Amino acid sequence: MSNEINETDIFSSNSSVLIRGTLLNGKRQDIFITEEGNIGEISESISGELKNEAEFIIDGSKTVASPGFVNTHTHAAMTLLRGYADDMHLQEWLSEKIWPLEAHLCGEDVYWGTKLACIEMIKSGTVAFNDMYFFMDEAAKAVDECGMKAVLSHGFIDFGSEEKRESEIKATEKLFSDVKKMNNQKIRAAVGPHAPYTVAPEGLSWCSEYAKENDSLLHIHLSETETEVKDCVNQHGMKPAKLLDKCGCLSENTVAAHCCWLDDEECALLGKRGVSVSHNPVSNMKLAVNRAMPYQQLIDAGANVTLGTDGCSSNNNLDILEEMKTAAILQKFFWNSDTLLPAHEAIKMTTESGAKALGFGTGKIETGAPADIVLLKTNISCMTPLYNPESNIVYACGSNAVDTVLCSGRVLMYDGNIPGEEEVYQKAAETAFNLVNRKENADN
Ligand SMILES: C[C@H]1O[C@@H](n2cnc3c(N)ncnc32)[C@H](O)[C@@H]1O
Ligand SMILES: [Zn+2]
Repeated sequence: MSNEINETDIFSSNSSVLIRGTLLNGKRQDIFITEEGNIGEISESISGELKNEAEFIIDGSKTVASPGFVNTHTHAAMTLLRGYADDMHLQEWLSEKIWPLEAHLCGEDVYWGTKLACIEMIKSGTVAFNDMYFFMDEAAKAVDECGMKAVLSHGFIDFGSEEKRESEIKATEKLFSDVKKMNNQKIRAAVGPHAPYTVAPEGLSWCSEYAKENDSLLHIHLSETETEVKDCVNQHGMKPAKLLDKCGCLSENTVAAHCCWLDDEECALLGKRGVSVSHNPVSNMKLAVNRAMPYQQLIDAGANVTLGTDGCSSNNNLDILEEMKTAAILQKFFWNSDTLLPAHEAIKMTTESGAKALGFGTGKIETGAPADIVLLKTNISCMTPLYNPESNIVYACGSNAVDTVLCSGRVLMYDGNIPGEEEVYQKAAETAFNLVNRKENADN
């Protein structure tokens, strides 16, 4: 049997793959991946039967292997809004530009926007993400086709209206039933109350109950700005984390994005409840939220700290490598500590901690684990010299260093190529153009 690479076939699912001679934890290793998509064996030289069994052999001799990266906070289809509204104050940006345009979104927009997002995420080595947006059945279809792992939630916003709450409940229930019907182990539904300032306590309580009943994640924005914290104290007599706790929204199944303005007591509460926090440094800096997530306090309190890009309207890309570097340097800069968030911890946030937050395995390359693997080129300037691959990945490399990406054994990108990219760029550009036109026609 020939196991030379044929570029069309390598992207088909359910093939066994042998990666030869990649640098893994400081050693040259072969990695055998089973048809089921799990890591069957890791050793210095795989030969004999397993070698013959492999349908494809990938030459890893000019690569370093990392566990696949996990992006724990996105609004994937917002790729279509990239560059639509920049350089604005957060509340005005949302209420005057983003929400009015989102009011005209349709399912097709979300499908092509999510396809574009998946390509962009795969290009920087992302295998799994946590998404909150609208028309999520279409997002699920896009993710299914791209072969990534995702947790999908409908952005639940009731603004205190009972009628709106009822329709958000229906949308959430529909997403759970749509995802169940897909029967794709890599895609899960979650509950997505947008934030304590857009969802009334009744809505928050419904969300926490529904998440518990369905054993799902609860994905929410928390304490992104100082204004939001002050408003919450004025309206509810307590800070946002306390309010969420009162509504049952803080648990090991919670992923809370941003968390910039948490005080020490709130960090302790999140730690005690075992919450996962998604740090979104690029978005926070662009929207000038004026405080960096208290990384060390959250770690010390026992919270699971992870990394996310947020949407393409506040980032404006989904490059997780760029996000790792920004996290590591923002923490040092803001908290005035040159030892804070070292490269090794930035990688851990983006692999092990991210995988734990979303319930997608251990985020490690080990026998028996799903084969979520990124191969990064070593014959490239940003990997030269290679004293410490983690340092190069976090501080030096851009996504042009990413060569090959596997998600549960399925090859999503090989040698820098993802099948069907060109069509997605064209369709996404068309769809974005039509969306803005629809809004302008309706406004006039
Ligand atoms: C799911 C909802 O979240 C909104 N959204 C996108 N980025 C942010 C942010 N940084 N803060 C709050 N909401 C945001 C989307 O525009 C959508 O309306
Ligand atoms: Zn967000």
